[in-house]
Amino acid sequence: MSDLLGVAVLGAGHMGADHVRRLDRVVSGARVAAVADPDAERAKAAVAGIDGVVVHTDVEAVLDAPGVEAVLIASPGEAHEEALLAAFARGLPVLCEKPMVPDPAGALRVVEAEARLGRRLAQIGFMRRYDEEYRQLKSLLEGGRLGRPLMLHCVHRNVSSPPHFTSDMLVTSSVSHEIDAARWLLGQELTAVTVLRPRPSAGAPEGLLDPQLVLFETERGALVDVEIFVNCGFAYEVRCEAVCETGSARIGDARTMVVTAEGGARREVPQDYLVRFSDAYDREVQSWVDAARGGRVTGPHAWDGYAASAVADAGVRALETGSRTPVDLAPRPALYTTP
Ligand SMILES: NC(=O)c1ccc[n+]([C@@H]2O[C@H](COP(=O)([O-])OP(=O)(O)OC[C@H]3O[C@@H](n4cnc5c(N)ncnc54)[C@H](O)[C@@H]3O)[C@@H](O)[C@H]2O)c1
Ligand SMILES: O[C@H]1[C@H](O)[C@@H](O)[C@H](O)[C@@H](O)[C@H]1O
Repeated sequence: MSDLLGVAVLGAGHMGADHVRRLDRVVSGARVAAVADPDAERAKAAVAGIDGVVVHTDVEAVLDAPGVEAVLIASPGEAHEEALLAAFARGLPVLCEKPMVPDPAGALRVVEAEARLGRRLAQIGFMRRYDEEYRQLKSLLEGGRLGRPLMLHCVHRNVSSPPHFTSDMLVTSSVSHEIDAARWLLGQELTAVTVLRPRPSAGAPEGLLDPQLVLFETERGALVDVEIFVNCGFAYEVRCEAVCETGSARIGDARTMVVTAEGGARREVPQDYLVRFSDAYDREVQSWVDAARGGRVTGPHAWDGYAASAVADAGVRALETGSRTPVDLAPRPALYTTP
């Protein structure tokens, strides 16, 4: 392996372009070797000013380009399965944005393909596991000082959703973060989902069921509620409060600048995930690069990606029917340890 890990980035939209910048300017030990996007102009724009990058519109051929040693997948979720299997076929380590594969059957095919290889190649982009506040909460809960966690109350608000966003995607794309965070924080699988839908906000696009209130049950009797509101119009807000037997702990109250002027004080609030989670993305990608250079794969694994998709799929059915919906999880291959 050369000194710098040569990374092919698939998809050069919001996330892909930001990861290209990160690999080029923030993370050590890696370089952008190639970028592929069916939209050639986007791919070219993402690598403007970076020398020696192969630009492709063929997302599979790019994996065979000279110098490609690892793959970062930032294409839309529906394209992830094909890209993951292509990377596995070449033995390339992968960092795949969430949702790993939105359809649980496709997600399971990815798990089974990796299990057949007998070694991990994929890290899934659940970046909250790399956020300092989430890590503090995880270590507090694991330490047991507050007793057994009983409930998580979560808030997830976006200023606006992209034009292609559907009512299902509030669960499959946005709440996939809370699904993973809850499994990880509590160390338990989520076993059933109920989704309530208030009258949609006047600020939501026509037909979009926004906001929604999602309630998860866990295997050892905890509850997790999530308010998801993707067109709130005022801020990017992500909060989580753990209520335990002898105390509670809350994260996400933006430790940002307070500006005092004109007789009032104003707290600056992030407007999007690229600001709120910038440190987490940096740590996530650095950790992936470090592991890949050492021939290892760490972080959220393909089973975590599959479990999130299976839970979200139950959530989509719960949204449709208005009923409590059990989660159907396939048996976990030995390659993957607990959440
Ligand atoms: N971790 C996070 O917080 C976070 C934030 C935003 C997006 N995401 C995820 O990142 C992924 C991309 O989201 P985005 O917001 O950048 O979307 P986007 O629409 O801005 O960009 C997607 C890009 O992929 C390209 N594309 C389409 N089909 C492709 C294919 N088969 N192969 C390669 N590229 C293809 C499109 O032309 C476009 O340029 C999604 O999985 C999304 O859920 C994660
Ligand atoms: O794809 C994005 C991304 O995952 C963000 O982190 C989340 O806040 C958005 O709701 C979602 O649409």
